[in-house]
Amino acid sequence: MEIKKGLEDVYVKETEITYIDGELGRLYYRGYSIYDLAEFSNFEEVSYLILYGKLPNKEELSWFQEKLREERYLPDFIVKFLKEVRKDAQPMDVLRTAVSLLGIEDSKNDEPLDVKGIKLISKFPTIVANYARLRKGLEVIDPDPKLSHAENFLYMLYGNKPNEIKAKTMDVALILHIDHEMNASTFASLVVASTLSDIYSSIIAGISALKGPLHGGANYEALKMFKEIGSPENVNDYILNKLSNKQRIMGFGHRVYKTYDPRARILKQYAKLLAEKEGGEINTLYSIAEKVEEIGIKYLGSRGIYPNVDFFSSIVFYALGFEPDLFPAVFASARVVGWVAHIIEYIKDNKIIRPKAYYKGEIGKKYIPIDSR
Ligand SMILES: CC(=O)SCCNC(=O)CCNC(=O)[C@H](O)C(C)(C)COP(=O)(O)OP(=O)(O)OC[C@H]1O[C@@H](n2cnc3c(N)ncnc32)[C@H](O)[C@@H]1OP(=O)(O)O
Ligand SMILES: O=C([O-])CC(=O)C(=O)O
Repeated sequence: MEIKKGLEDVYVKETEITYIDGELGRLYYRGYSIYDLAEFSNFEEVSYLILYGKLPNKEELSWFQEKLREERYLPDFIVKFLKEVRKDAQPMDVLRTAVSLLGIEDSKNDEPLDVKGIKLISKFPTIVANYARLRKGLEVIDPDPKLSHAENFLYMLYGNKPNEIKAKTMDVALILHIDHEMNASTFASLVVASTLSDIYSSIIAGISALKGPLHGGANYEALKMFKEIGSPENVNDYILNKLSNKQRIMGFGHRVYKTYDPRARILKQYAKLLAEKEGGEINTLYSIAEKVEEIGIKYLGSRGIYPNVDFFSSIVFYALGFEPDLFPAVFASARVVGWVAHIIEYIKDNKIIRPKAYYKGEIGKKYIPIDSR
């Protein structure tokens, strides 16, 4: 009996959403190279592309932008929850619970999945930014309908419109996190969707899986590691020590990429740009990250272990003003697009996901009453 541990290399569905070439380090959304989308497009357009399968024309894009803008607001009971929940909660737990509350409120609503999806895509940043402020005792900032999705996310976080570089960096970072084929969180959301449960429950499964440090939680771990290292001179000893103790370098390694993750290449450029502009701590952390990249590739590259998306996104998110424990929730705010698109694609030709477990225990044991055991 061959068991594919971790379902490695097992195909669970056909898709027209995302293609990854893990040997050459290439990534395509609906056939378009991630490099072109990051350079020329924007979050709204790429989200439309992922959800509806084609680049929007002007009318379609303005309809989509308008829908997203309208849905940015949170119902009062969610804001109340964000105010009352403990201030030291993990942001991913807060996001998961807020989505659950939204699901209860929406449970009688039979709108199509894409419409419900748009609501979620739009509300995720508001939940994250509101909690980020409320836990510090600050007032929430209402969304600004004049701003793009990426600009508005940063605006709700710190109260002023981000400059052009930060706005573009945020936009690119969101695009790069939108989808990644059959990753653990997307699969988790499909398992739930395949039972014909509701979209909120499916998305909560995605959030729950993304939270883990082997998946979307690795960006937070990577930044903690850079801080712990403290200075580029300490990198070599730190990495050698980790590897000799069989510990992992967070932000390195990937199930599909056996070479450099293309998203890490793009994010590195933005991390460098922000480090140069911001200086200080960001610059130090960037120098440490560059050194970890060099030493990590020296020891792990021959085994196909390279920086992944979470490596430089950690510096980018930090430079954009997010506290480290918020990073996975920022990631989720983009990945929700992919979850929704995969759910819609899967449900069209649904089959409940129910693999098997190979039984290794004994059978036919004689039941012994408790007094005789
Ligand atoms: C958005 C994302 O989810 S991207 C991934 C984010 N996760 C991380 O950055 C966490 C660190 N990386 C990892 O743990 C892994 O590379 C994963 C989880 C991403 C992929 O895991 P898998 O494909 O199952 O590979 P697996 O865990 O079997 O590792 C294969 C070998 O490479 C080693 N390895 C993998 N990643 C690393 C790493 N980051 N540092 C050191 N060694 C590593 C493993 O120890 C293992 O060695 P062994 O064969 O001697 O036991
Ligand atoms: O694809 C994966 O296994 C992990 C993931 O979500 C990503 O890299 O964005």
